[in-house]
Amino acid sequence: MIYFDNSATTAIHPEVLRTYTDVATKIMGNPSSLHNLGSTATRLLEASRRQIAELLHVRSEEIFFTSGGTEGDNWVLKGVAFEKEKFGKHIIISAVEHPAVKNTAAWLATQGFEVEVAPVDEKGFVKVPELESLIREDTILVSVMAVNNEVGAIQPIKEIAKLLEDEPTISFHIDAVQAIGKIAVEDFMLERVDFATFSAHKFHGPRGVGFLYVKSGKRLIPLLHGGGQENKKRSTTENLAGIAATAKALRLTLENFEQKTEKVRQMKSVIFEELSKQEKIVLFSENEHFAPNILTFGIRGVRGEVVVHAFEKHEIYISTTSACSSKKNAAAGTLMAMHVKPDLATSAVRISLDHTNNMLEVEAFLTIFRNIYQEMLKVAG
Ligand SMILES: Cc1ncc(COP(=O)(O)O)c(C=O)c1O
Repeated sequence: MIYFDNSATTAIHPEVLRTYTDVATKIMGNPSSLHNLGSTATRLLEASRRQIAELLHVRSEEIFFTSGGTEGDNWVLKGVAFEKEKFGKHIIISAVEHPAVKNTAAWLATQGFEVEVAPVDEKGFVKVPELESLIREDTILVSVMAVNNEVGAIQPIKEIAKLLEDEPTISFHIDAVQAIGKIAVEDFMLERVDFATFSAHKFHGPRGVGFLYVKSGKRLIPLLHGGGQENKKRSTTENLAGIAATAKALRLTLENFEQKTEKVRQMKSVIFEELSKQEKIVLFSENEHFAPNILTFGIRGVRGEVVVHAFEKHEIYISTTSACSSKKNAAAGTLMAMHVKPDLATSAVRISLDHTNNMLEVEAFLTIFRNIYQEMLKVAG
């Protein structure tokens, strides 16, 4: 099997799994309990939080555990909206956000908030001057992802942060789900960022666990009310095994970060080179300014799912741009926002690599690709 769908989810790292099972079986206390089993659980919970905070160069109190990227995005959008509605009801998101942001914003629009969408250029990068022109007196939140999940465009977070330096009342949220472990932490965890969303299963951690960075002093109405866990911001008994495993996964991911990303970059550029020689191939990702792991392309005249299934027959797993859109048979939202023509957009498939892949897999992929491409040319005419 060759697994090139690492932006959809990654395999849990064996050491991470070991941490998970160790904690789940040996640390039985609830962190809220008064007895010493509770204190042991609390110590592990706080050690995990501290480790994540250190790796991100932020403070422990700024990390809140969640159930993943979707919850983190929902929490920021709804939490900021209802926290700040007395000051304004205007929210700006980019045109290429994940449904966790896009659909939450759409729901907020049904609750009396006004959502405006900052467009992207033909490569998928947010147009900063256009975003700037949307800013108003009553804007309370700007939400832009750091790395796009469908084509891998690295968004101009630094420029947006700079722009927002003059707008201290606007909260700035980044969805960093596809950024962590792919681009340097310093490139997106900027001083001006108020909230950042993370999800463990994208970096070899367990599914259903994530964390949110909330800058000190920034207020967020809770989504979950109850027993007051997570500093009264997110009630429910903590998923301690998942949290400890997430901290381990993050440490392992950021270990030898440069070597790993270089390896991934080289694999991507070998595939890129080969694909760019083919007449009927359209490339939606590039090497510069794009995540090193994501390469999205299409074979003109051939629907993406046909290509995905053709590879699947050889036990090679890729996807139609995002796990969310693939089953709906819909063209990728990002490509539509880039004004790619619908028939071309529906041809798109995404390869998403990982440092656990290797050049032998790349070569095997390319051998199969050449055969599939020749077959598809006959279909496409
Ligand atoms: C950019 C982005 N944001 C949010 C999510 C949702 O994360 P989760 O699956 O942890 O809910 C994803 C997952 O695909 C994503 O790619």
